[in-house]
Amino acid sequence: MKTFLVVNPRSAGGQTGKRWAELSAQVGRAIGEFGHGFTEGAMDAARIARKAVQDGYECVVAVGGDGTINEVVNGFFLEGRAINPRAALGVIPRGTGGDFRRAFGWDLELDSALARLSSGETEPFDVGLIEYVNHEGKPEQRYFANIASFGVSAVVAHEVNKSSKALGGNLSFVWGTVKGLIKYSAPVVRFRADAGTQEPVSVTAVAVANGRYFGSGMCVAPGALTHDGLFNVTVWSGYGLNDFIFKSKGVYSGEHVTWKGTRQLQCRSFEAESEDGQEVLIEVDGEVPGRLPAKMTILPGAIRLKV
Ligand SMILES: Nc1ncnc2c1ncn2[C@@H]1O[C@H](COP(=O)(O)OP(=O)(O)OP(=O)(O)O)[C@@H](O)[C@H]1O
Repeated sequence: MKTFLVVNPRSAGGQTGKRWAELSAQVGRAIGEFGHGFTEGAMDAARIARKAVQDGYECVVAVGGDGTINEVVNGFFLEGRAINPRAALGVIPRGTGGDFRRAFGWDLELDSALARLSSGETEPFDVGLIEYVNHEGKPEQRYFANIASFGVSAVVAHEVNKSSKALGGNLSFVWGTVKGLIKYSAPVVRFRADAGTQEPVSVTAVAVANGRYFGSGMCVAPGALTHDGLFNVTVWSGYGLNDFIFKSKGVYSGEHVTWKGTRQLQCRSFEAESEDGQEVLIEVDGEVPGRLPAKMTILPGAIRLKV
């Protein structure tokens, strides 16, 4: 498989760039010749990945964290369709959050990633598309690999992204969650799954999930599969700071699905808008690109994934 690596040199605290000579030699020994490009800033990974797919690379590998994976997935698409539906996404995880890789049980070891890249095995991979309103009030869309969410999760992601992540992935999210919950006032959101009826719900957070984890290890959608053609939606209502402090273990383990304030559903499309006029931020694979109203649509098996 002709392989191209999209490398975020700043990932893993800058170690990816600093240790590139060593890393690339190891990659070469495992998979033979490969192309590569370094990212320089926001959405650069999407541009580089898109060019690689257009140039006929059959496997494009994100070398970085969840943000890089998201951008690379965006690069597989042009004008609303996959450039090459047989092209495969590969991942060499180097991030701080690591929520994408957790759904597959992948660790941070380079050897494990190289074993996947050299195996030749791929599986269908569903991609999410979210249409939303950006911070300038303009309609925008973006593909996502893992989870799009709104409510307190987006407030937390916003807090975490503002911080330097100096506390480390997990602690940054715990601290961001505490700060987010203190200032959060639950909006009433009207949502519709597929062609169902619209319902107003008071929202702590809603996760529209392809993968299972967000917030640096919270198992928000334990039943989600990236190849079943469906979103698993988790709706959290009525939770506050006390719940997070006293019951947080259940959020990380997935046990929260049995709690009174958690509701789960499956669908192919999901629409939501603020009912009470509050601004409701959205989070897409860890970034906070805008706010509701939003519509998420699953694109079943739109590309392939190296496993
Ligand atoms: N050369 C660069 N210099 C600075 N920032 C960069 C560069 N290349 C990419 N970026 C930024 O890095 C972000 C992606 O980071 P990435 O996801 O790889 O690592 P992370 O944030 O440590 O991991 P995670 O998202 O898993 O927490 C993107 O928002 C992108 O704008």
